[in-house]
Amino acid sequence: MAFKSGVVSLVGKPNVGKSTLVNRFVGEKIAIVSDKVQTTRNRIGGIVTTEKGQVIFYDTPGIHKPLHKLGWYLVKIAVGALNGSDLLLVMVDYEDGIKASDHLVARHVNASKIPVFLVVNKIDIAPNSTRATEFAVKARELFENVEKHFLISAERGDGVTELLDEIIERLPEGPKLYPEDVITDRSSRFMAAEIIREKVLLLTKEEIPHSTGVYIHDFIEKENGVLFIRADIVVERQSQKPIIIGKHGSMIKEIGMLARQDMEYIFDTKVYLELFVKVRKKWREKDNFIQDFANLKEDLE
Ligand SMILES: Nc1nc2c(ncn2[C@@H]2O[C@H](COP(=O)(O)OP(=O)(O)OP(=O)(O)O)[C@@H](O)[C@H]2O)c(=O)[nH]1
Repeated sequence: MAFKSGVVSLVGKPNVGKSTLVNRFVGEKIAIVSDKVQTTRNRIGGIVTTEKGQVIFYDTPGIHKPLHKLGWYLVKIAVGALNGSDLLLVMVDYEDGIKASDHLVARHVNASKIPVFLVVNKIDIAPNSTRATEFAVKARELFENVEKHFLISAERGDGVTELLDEIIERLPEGPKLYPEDVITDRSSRFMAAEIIREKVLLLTKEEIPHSTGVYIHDFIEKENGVLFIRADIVVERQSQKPIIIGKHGSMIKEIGMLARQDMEYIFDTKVYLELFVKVRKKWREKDNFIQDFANLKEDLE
């Protein structure tokens, strides 16, 4: 059978499980996952290659009503990502139900006219498959171009292999666009920044909001193979700085340690990580800061 290839965008409201699903598909941790909304700021190309085909996944930031300027950029990227996709995986959340935010997603998806696979995620919460199917039928009414629906649990992996098979089947015939061992087209620098930001969100819980940005100053591969990374964690308020530093530096040490462990695993080399905390008032309102600190540069070009 002919080899298939194409671009598939994941769309859905914040927190529906898009990053978790891309990570499942790719089998390695590339998109960051947290239980806070709007974790994913960039389009992340996760690339899956099988014998039958190659899929380039775009994990878009959740579509939502923008509350501030950064929010506006996020929606712009999410909507922009739809164009140029061969297929959309539109995700809805069994646990959260159908909300106004799903209607907003539907508006963008329906306007795009791109074929849709509807994915009902978090069915591990459903009491039985009948209830999950009923939910899928209700959700289908929102979207115009649904070809099929799937019931999955991205977290447990239920239904994910079948979904991947059907996605590849649905793609047009085409060549391998990337070598097999490439799992993401994102720069390592970007991944380093996202890993650090993930640890900040993970360890500081609700105290540090999404206003946190990470800026990578140095990303240098030394002759002995050690990767030297120097980065700033950027917060908006002076009061947030001591939270990130922690008592006697305990918090930033922990952030650095966990981030370093993930980086060493992903980059497969020893990492030396230096972290600093900077306060930049209202950086989210200033375009140049947004591009630097939210690592959005490539998406806005
Ligand atoms: N019970 C359950 N929880 C899940 C499942 N998939 C994802 N989650 C949880 O849902 C939350 C959000 O997951 P993410 O993958 O970060 O969601 P996202 O859609 O990428 O979120 P944004 O980047 O904010 O748009 C996390 O706490 C996940 O652990 C699932 O199949 N079942």
